[in-house]
Amino acid sequence: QQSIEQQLEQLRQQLRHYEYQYHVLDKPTIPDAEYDRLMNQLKTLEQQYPELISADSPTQRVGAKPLASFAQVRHEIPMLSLDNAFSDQEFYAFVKRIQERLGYGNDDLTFCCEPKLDGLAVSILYENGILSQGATRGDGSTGEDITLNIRTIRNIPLQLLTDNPPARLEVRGEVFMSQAGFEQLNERALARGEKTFANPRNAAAGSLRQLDPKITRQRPLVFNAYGIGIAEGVVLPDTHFARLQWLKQIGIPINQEIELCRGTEQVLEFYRQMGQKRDGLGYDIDGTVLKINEIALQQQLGFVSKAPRWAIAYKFPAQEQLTI
Ligand SMILES: Cc1ccc2cc(C(N)=O)cc(O)c2n1
Repeated sequence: QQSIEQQLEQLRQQLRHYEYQYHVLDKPTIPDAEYDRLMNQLKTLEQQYPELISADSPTQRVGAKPLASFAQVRHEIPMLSLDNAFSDQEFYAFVKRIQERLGYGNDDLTFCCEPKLDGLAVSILYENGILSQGATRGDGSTGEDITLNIRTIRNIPLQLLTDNPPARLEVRGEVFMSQAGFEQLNERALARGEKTFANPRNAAAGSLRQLDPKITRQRPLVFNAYGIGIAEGVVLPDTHFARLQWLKQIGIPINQEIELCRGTEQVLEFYRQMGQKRDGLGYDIDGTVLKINEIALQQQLGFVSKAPRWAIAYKFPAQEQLTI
């Protein structure tokens, strides 16, 4: 006969596994009804033994009561913005500057290429594998503590899926809203006579800045990681692409369109393909983010003023916004 603690821990591990399959691998292994049954079983057991509730239990996604205001968070490593390119010529010039700086002649450079999600940048800190803080980017040096709201986003794990978690790991990424989720939210708001949002990005920003996590919890927010800030007690892979794959393995969702491209022409092919895919993705993107893949080269290139020399956002032409 299992002890209560063992029953609780088993239910929690099972739910974390199913959440990972559903939200990170996009391959649900059980029907939603079975997931809900297990979650209700855990909630019931925790209500019988409240002293055994742990903050990282899958039931603990919604904070108790609304905050009066947000505390400030100082980013130990600044969260930077990206330089932009608006044409192939500007991208070629970006590559040329890098080749000259690295003394690479015309050798091919490998880029990690991804869609540029049109949402809100956030920083999520895990201490010994447990989610301990969530913050907005703010001005890059100081952001707002939105931990309670971050915890309500279903595809952000409250605990990393690894037996030996880093002492401290800061995951950076974008919180966004799908177009379908945005439409449903506005319909619901209209029906309730509440204010509607102009676009998914504003809806995501407004939802994250809610002082009441119970409201944030009802919003269809999604997180995709795009980088790592603080990393202590772990040796990270030596390329950006491998680091993103590592994040995925420990339970952090990354975007499914990310690709490695070797050489400028492959990168521009990725840019054009993303331009073709744009309307069918189901979420807004405003371009692509193209990063030198080798971390050693990123470190050699460094940053200029607020933006990395090793990355560029190649944007799409502004889309004519349908006036509804
Ligand atoms: C360094 C950096 C800064 C902002 C970013 C923003 C996005 C994005 N909006 O998808 C993706 C990235 O890889 C980023 N990377």
